[in-house]
Amino acid sequence: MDEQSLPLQVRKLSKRYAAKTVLVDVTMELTAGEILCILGPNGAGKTTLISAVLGLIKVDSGEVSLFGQVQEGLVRSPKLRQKLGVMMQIGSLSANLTVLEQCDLFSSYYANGYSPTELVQLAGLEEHSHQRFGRLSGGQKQRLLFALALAGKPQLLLLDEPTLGMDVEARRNLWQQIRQLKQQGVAVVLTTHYLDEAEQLADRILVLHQGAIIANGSPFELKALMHYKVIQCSSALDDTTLRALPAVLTLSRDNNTITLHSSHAEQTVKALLNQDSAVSQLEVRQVALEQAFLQLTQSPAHDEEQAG
Ligand SMILES: Nc1ncnc2c1ncn2[C@@H]1O[C@H](COP(=O)(O)OP(=O)(O)OP(=O)(O)O)[C@@H](O)[C@H]1O
Repeated sequence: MDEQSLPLQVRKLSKRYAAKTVLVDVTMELTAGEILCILGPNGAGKTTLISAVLGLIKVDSGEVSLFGQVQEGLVRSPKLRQKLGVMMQIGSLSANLTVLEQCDLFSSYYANGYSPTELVQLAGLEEHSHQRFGRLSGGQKQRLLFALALAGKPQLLLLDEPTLGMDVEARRNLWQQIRQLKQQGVAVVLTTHYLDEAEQLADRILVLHQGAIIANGSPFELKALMHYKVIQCSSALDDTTLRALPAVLTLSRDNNTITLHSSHAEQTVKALLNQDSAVSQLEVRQVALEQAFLQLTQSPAHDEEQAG
C-alpha cells in the first residue's frame, strides 16, 4: 500500500498539561486490516492519544495524518469523517433516547452506512430497541456504543477501552466482531488495560508508560523482548544450590514445584540436569505478557530515562 494512504500516521506527538508531560514524542502508524492495541496502566496517556488523533485536544508538537491527509485540529472533512468510526464514552449519549432512536440518529449521519435496524442487530439489542439508553445495563450500553461506532462502515475504527465493564462473554463476542472487521480490512486502534485483550486481539501492541511508547511489537515480540524465561520443575536440590545455578534471577517454591526465572534458560537447565539427573516435570516457557508488561512499566531504568 502507498504510504500516503495509511489509515493513521502519528509523528512525534507531545502534550503537556502545566507541569505534567502526558504524551512524549509518540510515533505510530497503522495499516489497513491491522489491529493495534495501546496498552498502558491508568494515566499512561491512552485517552489523550486518542483525543489527539481526533483533534479533540490541541497538542504541543507533532503531526497526525488520516488516510494520508495531515490534520489541523478537529477532523472536519466530511469525506474523512465518513471513513472514521469512534466509540464514545457512555456519558456522551442521551439517556432519554431509545436504542432505535440512537441508531436512527447515527445512521442519518452517513450516506452509505448501516440502516437503523441493522445497527440494532449489530448491537444485539433487538429485544431492547424501544428501551431508553439510560435503562440499559452497562454491557448493553457498551454494545450499543460499539455498534454506533460502526454506523458509517468505517475504514478506521478508534475504540477507547471498549470492553470496560463487560462480562467475559460480552468481551469475547466483541473481540469476535473486531476480528471480523479486521478481515474486512478495517484498521482498528484499541486502548485497553486488559493484557489478555491485547494478547488475544492485537497484531501489534504499543505499551504506553508516562506518555511514552516503551515497547512496540507483536504480542510474541513483546514477550521475546523480555530477556528471561520461566523454568518450572521438581527437584531434590536445595534453594542455595538452585540459586547458584547460572543465570538464575529468582526462585520460588509452591509445594513440590520450583519456579525459577532465568536470563538464559538453556544454561540454567543444562546445569540443573548436571546436578540433579532425577529432575522431573521440567517445563520452560516464555514469560506471560502480563509479567512482561509489569516489568516494562515498572522498570527503574525507564523511570530514570523519563526523569532525564
Ligand atoms: N485536561 C487535563 N488537564 C490536566 N491533566 C490531564 C487532563 N487530561 C488528562 N490529564 C492527565 O494526563 C494523564 C494521562 O491521562 P489519560 O486519560 O490520557 O490516561 P489513560 O491512559 O487514558 O488513563 P485511564 O486508563 O485511567 O483512562 C493523567 O495523568 C491525567 O491526569
